[in-house]
Order: sequence, then structure tokens, then C-alpha cells
Amino acid sequence: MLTSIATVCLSGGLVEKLHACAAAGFDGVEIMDADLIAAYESPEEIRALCDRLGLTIDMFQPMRDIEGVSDDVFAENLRRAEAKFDIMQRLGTDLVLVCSNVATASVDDDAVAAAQLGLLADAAAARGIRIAYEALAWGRYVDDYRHAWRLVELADRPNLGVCLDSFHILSRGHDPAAIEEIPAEKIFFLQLADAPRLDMDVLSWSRHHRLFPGEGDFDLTGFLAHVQRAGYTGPLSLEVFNDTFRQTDVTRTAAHARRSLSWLADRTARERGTWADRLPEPQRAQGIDFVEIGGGDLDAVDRLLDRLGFAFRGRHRTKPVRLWTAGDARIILNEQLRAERPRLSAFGLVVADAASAAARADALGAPAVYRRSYAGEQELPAVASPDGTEVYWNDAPDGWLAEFEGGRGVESFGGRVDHINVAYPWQDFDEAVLFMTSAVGLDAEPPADVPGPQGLVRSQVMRSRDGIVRLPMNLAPPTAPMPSRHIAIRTGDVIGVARAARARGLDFLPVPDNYYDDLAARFALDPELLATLRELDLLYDRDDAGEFIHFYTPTIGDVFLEIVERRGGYDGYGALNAPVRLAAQRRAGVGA
Ligand SMILES: O=C(O)c1ccc(O)c(O)c1
Ligand SMILES: [Mg+2]
Repeated sequence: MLTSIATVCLSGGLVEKLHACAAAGFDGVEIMDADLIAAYESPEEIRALCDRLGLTIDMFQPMRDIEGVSDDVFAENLRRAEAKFDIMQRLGTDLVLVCSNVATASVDDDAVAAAQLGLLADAAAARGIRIAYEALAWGRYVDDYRHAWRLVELADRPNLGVCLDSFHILSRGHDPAAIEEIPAEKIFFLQLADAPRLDMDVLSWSRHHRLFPGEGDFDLTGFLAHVQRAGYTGPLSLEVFNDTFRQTDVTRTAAHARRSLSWLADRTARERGTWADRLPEPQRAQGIDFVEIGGGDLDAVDRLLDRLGFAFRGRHRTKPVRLWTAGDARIILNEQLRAERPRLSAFGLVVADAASAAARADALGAPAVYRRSYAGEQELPAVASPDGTEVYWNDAPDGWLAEFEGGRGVESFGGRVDHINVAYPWQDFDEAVLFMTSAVGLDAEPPADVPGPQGLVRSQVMRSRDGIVRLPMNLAPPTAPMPSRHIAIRTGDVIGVARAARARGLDFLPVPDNYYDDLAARFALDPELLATLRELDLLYDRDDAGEFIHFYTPTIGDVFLEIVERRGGYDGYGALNAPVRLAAQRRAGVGA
């Protein structure tokens, strides 16, 4: 597989972009005209740099508003094109992207447009240059790749072909199946972008909201399978116009971009049986092995877990690490991590083959992490996720339990981890979605916005298909403090757990009275249940499938716990209660 990326995807100057593309392992680049214009290096210097970095310049782009014009406008367009052909020869690249005319087209006649493309191709041929014609989704007369292909066929020049761009095709709902009718040698270039389904004008959607493959809603494996069946063997190139990626760290974003192509090739091979670029087998998570809270001093977390009704299962034989459990939920407290404040530092997943899971994450460019361990102790392979939270894999899940000694043998309530709620700053969110999809094997649910006291918090649940692993991810508004992460424990009797915890002296996150008045208005609740909810600071939700009752502990450092009970088939997270929780936490000084 050859990989490429348009320089428009990245932040910084052209030279920085090229260094980042090479470091991320791309084979080539599409150089955006605007990036070259703003650079102080000459085309010859850029060419030499690409040579040195081992990058091919796969395409120069874009050339705009060429065809479908009057004769005098066309004469001027040819002059403009010749000047850019000069630049291309100095860059040493032989392929130029010509976008369908959006601005100056005045002649809606295929014969005229094809004749002009033919003349442009002839001028290019004299210099050994090839033209890739692309239908922009908002082109004046040509906005469909099938139309672009008809014009290319009509013009009939050996150095004129099409550029296919998944965004323009899929955003308009055009059937990509007809790609297979285009001869392979006429598909000069392939640009890939994903995008969320948005109800907005297609130009703004394209210029601001494109995403790397695996981060949006497009069926890119289906799209790529058509391209493959057409016989295309050129580079898979990313062309992602996105406001966030144009601001984020260039090296990190280039690596993130490269990961998206590895994921796409692997997923296409598995789903469609076409591309051969497979990564190690994805491992389905069968359960949550543990969740770890790290920090320099975790005594307050010990007290919290004790009062909540967790059982102390002992200290690690060789490390400053302690284990608390409630039924199948295992929480590890790790004072080896020198974070100032307690935080959610890691979680472990149970899989059939931990080494394969780690090899896959490694192939996707995730950095491996290691913990000190001694002979006889179970070693778990792990990588760092984009926010630094470590993900461990375990295929012998009870292996490490015996490393803990001196537990008190106290009974806990019956529980298991229901979900782990993580949070990302705005610039890392899409990268996190791709990481959780590609390296951890979770699927993205449709996102939702939760109104918080300092802006909308975007919430996106990543989960295993069977719902055993659920990872709601929150995106903080840019100017708000990062939302704390939390661990939610599911139990069959949240009221009993709450009562016992209160009797042991646990503070709860206090819920305003107004909330209960609203509950009474929204649901015809049994007065006794309503009184219990009010008394114990419990939150409530209900849908057609069932009921949800839950409460939150105070936040310690950057982490807190939630105890939940799901009744019937309730499958959500009490989204309507999230604004109340966020407001209550702000009042309690969290994130201040
Ligand atoms: O938005 C644009 O102008 C633009 C330019 C070049 C492309 O390849 C493209 O897909 C869009
Ligand atoms: Mg394009």
C-alpha cells in the first residue's frame, strides 16, 4: 500500500509539514499550491527536501476554474496553467489536480468543457504532465464523479484522467459502484476523507468538518473496495480539511493521519476481502480486568472505597499498589505514579490474545508502556492512549490477583464495572475516537451534546458490540476545565449500596431539590421512591426499555465514582442528569 497526504491537512509551514509526513511514515505528499506560495524555500529546495526525506511529490494541487468557460476566459486560464506547469517542473512532479469549475463556468455544455480539458491536457503533455480532473461536490456544472469521467472519456487524451475524492462522492450520496466502470489507468489519483453526517451546505461541510478515515460516518471500506475492484494501485491519499487538525501539533497529527490509513486498509481487507494490508487480528474485549487510579497519595481514595462498600483485597507484594473490589469490579490504587492528584491512570481489558492486541496497537503506532515487574509476576502488555491513560490487555485475567496480600476478607456489595468515563481536550478528541476504534476494537455510538455550566460537553460513547466494555468519552469546551474522569460501578441494588455508604459516613455529591420537583413533573413516580431518591441524592432516568438509578461520589483529584443500577433493558447513561451533575460538581469546586 502506498500512502500519501495533502499538506492542507496539517498545521505549520510547508517544511515542518514535510518533516512530519516523513516521520509518520507516509510515502508521498500532495503539495497544496497555497502552502508552496507561503514558503520561502524555492520549488527546487522543496524538491530536494522531499528527496532527502524519502517523500515523493505525488500531486500538485489544486488548479481551479479551468473548463466550461468562454474562449477568451479559457485563453487566460491556459496562460495561468502554463505558469503553474513551470512550477511543477521545478518541483519535479508530473500530476496536477484540476477541480471542476465552481466560479467562472458559464457554458453548460459537455462538448465545450471536454474540448477545453483536452486542450489543457495537450499543453500539459508537451511537458510530460498529467491532469487529474476532480468533480467538487459544489461544482457549477460538474458535481458528480460520473460526470467528470464522461468529460475525461469525451476528451480522450492519454494524460487526462480522474481524481476520485471520497468526500465529494459520499457527501452527495452518489453511488460509488460506478467507480468500477472506470478503467484503472484512468483513475489518476485517490483522495480519502471521512466526515460526520451533518445537515449543512456541502462546501462548509467539506472545508471545515472532514475527518480522517474511521472518525466519521462514511462507509469508506465499501468505497475503497470499489476503487480496489476497479484495479487502482496508486497511493491512498488523505485530503482532510479540518479546523482542528490545522491547529494541532503537526507531528502528532501526521502520525494520527497515518494510523487512519492503516486502520482503513485493515478494515477493508477484513470486511470486503480486498486489500491485503492486514494488521494483527483485532481482539474483542471480553471484560474489564481492572481500572487503576494513580497518584502520589491515595489515602482519600482508600477511605472513599471503604465507605462505598468495596472490600480491601490487600497490598501488592513488591509495589506501592493496593487492590479494592466490589464483586467483579477491581480497582487498583497505584502510588508509584507520581501524579500530584489522583487520576484515572489505566484500565485493563480481558481478551483472548493479549500479545496480538498489543501487536496490533503497536502496528497502529500506539506507544508501548511498561511497568516494573519482578520474576513470577504477571506482565501485561500495554500502550498509552491519546490522553496518556494506559490500556492493558490480559488473556489470563486472574493471573495477577495472587500478587496481592493481606486483604481484610470483608464482603463487598455485588458489582462490576459498568463504564469508564474518560475526557479529552478538544484537539485530541477525534484522535481518541480513532484510537479506541482501531487499537481497542470499540465502536462509536452517535455523539450527543450535554449542556454543562461552562459550555456544551460533547459526549461520545465507545463500546464493544455486546456492551460489556463501555467508554463514554467527553470533549471539554475549549475554555472550560477538563471534566474529571470517572469509574461507574453497576450493582443490582443501588438504594441498598447508597444507604449503607451513607451509614458509613460517605459524602455524596449533593443534588438540588429542584431536580426532584422536575422528576416528579416528568415521571409519575411512586411517592415513596421519589422520597428515597431525594433522601439519598440519587438520580433517576427512565425510557421505554427500563429505569436507571445512580449517584456520584465527591471528586478526589481528577477522579470520582458513580454507582448505577440498570432496571429492565435501560441501556443509556442518564444523559438528562449530566447537566445537574456537572453543575453540582462545579458548585463543589471541581475543576476550579
Ligand atoms: O475545497 C476545495 O477547494 C478543494 C480543493 C481541492 C480538492 O481536492 C478538494 O477536494 C476540495
Ligand atoms: Mg479532493
